[in-house]
Amino acid sequence: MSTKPRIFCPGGLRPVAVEQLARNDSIVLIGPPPEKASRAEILQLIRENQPIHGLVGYLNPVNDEVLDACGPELKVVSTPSVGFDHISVPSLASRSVRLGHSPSILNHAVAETCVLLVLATLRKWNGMQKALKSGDWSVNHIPLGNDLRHLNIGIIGLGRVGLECAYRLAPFGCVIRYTDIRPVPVATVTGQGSLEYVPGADLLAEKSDMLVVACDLNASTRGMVGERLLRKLRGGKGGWVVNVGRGPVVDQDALVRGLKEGWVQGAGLDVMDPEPLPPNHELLSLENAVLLPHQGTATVETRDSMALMCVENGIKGAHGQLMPAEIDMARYRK
Ligand SMILES: O=CC(=O)O
Repeated sequence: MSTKPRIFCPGGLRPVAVEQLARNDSIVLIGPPPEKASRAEILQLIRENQPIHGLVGYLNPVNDEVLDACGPELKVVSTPSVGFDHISVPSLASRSVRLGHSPSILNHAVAETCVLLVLATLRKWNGMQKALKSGDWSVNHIPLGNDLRHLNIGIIGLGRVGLECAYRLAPFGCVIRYTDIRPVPVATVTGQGSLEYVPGADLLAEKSDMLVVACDLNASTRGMVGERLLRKLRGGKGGWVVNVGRGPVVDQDALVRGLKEGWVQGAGLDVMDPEPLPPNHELLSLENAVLLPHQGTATVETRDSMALMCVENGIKGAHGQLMPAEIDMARYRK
């Protein structure tokens, strides 16, 4: 039996990364494109190819069922995403399976998506499209938006992505504040003004016209942006929310109520709950909600870089070497 590690790569990974994977010193098994096989079929294929030492690519969720299918020799799971809330980390930890992800290289792409959503939300993108398509361009038919200049923006989570959002929004002339577990050691943003730390999301909402959610999903951020916070925005006159973090950080039912009743003026969401959002979901029918299908990183350059980092992590992990971006599993072990 060969001593080369066996890597299973679910279909759908960017071709440049699959080529890279094929060049490494492992036995590589490429799964069918995700739209061509059911999860049960993919799991069966994995089982038939045991032992698997590396699971490299995107599969959602990665839980005990997947880990069992890979078999007891699994050494590494590597995902082409920064987030790993689709992966059962305690299950990996209890089996001493390492986890790689793809942080940092996507920050600018998500921050660009944030700017897109901020502007589209403020300028009432859906209403504009409706007027455009109706052929009635008369003044009374076109919805007026709001200036981004001078807007008070509160960023929830000044991590790698949040900071890049701040860098890009500050030059528009907005006032940027943020909250996080603790102040982040950055004082100014591109010389456009200070970046003020505010202790706690409640106080941040009081000082903000718009909240930008850029944090990850964990027990303390789940549902953090609910009705109480949303009602505080813009001095109670109906503010805006943009979410490029994770859907469940925002209480979506409260947001929908706010958008319908007017105590939230508009929302720009790249992430929702659940995903994919069912096509008949109420959010999709609201003119004041600008929605994207969780594609903040969807550029050729960024997706290629993420996939290459995923492969690099997977190869290194399968060979028992140092991985470029490994999650510290110590805090997940029981
Ligand atoms: O949401 C995107 C990611 O986690 O990479």
